[in-house]
Amino acid sequence: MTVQFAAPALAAPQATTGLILALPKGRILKEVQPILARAGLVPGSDFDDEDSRHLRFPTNHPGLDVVRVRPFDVATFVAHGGAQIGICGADVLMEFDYPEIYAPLDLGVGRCRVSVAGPADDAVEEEAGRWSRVTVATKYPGIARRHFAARGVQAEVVHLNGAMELAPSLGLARLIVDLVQTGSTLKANGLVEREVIAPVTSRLIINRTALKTEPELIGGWLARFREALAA
Ligand SMILES: Nc1ncnc2c1ncn2[C@@H]1O[C@H](COP(=O)(O)OP(=O)(O)OP(=O)(O)O)[C@@H](O)[C@H]1O
Ligand SMILES: O=P(O)(O)OC[C@H]1O[C@H](OP(=O)(O)OP(=O)(O)O)[C@H](O)[C@@H]1O
Repeated sequence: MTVQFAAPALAAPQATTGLILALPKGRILKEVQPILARAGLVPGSDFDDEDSRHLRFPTNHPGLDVVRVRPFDVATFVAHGGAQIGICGADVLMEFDYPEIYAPLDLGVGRCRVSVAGPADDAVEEEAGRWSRVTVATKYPGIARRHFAARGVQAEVVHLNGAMELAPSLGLARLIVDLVQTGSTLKANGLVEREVIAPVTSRLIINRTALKTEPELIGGWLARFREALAA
């Protein structure tokens, strides 16, 4: 099958050794696919088939394969050098804070925020300023601990991987730290946003060592992504 795409002005970087781009499966991938296409990158094979058991896919560039991994794992694959380039949310970067990762490009997709939320009960908010300890349910233990520590509050973290919004009503924790976009999930579960910790968008990330050893190749891809965003 011949794949058509608008070729950016920049020449395709030529790989001497293969590069791996780690992409997050799920919601970001859908938003990122038009950017990949504008960068002239077309994953082949059965990449679009969510039922496929393949994890690594060739692309229209022989020197670049993509791997499809869980959003939280993109940063870990790139930090460990298993993938040289990746795309993940700023929330994931904040959580792990890997020194090996360079995040030069904001892709402007996956826009939301990481926030503290709690029961829609004013009394709780009034008390909050006086707490020295708090229980927090979250999939972001690092962000939560650092956020509360900076306010002199010790956070006792209950680590969940989803449905954090259930935690206050079921007695697991008083507060949650989670992503908020429209606020409808909080509202549907009787919670209110109390404090925005940080805004979130998805970033192009690069392994710093790989950038030193393959500056032209990886720099070429960075330029293609920059052009794709400007297009
Ligand atoms: N409601 C949202 N609005 C916008 N962006 C979001 C939203 N929720 C998550 N994101 C962004 O998308 C990324 C992936 O979230 P997603 O919910 O697809 O995966 P996940 O639930 O972390 O993955 P897994 O299936 O491995 O548990 C997040 O790290 C964040 O950057
Ligand atoms: O403010 P909102 O627009 O309601 O979005 C926020 C919700 O989006 C994310 O969950 P997601 O839908 O990705 O489900 P998950 O819990 O499986 O990660 C996040 O964990 C919130 O629950």
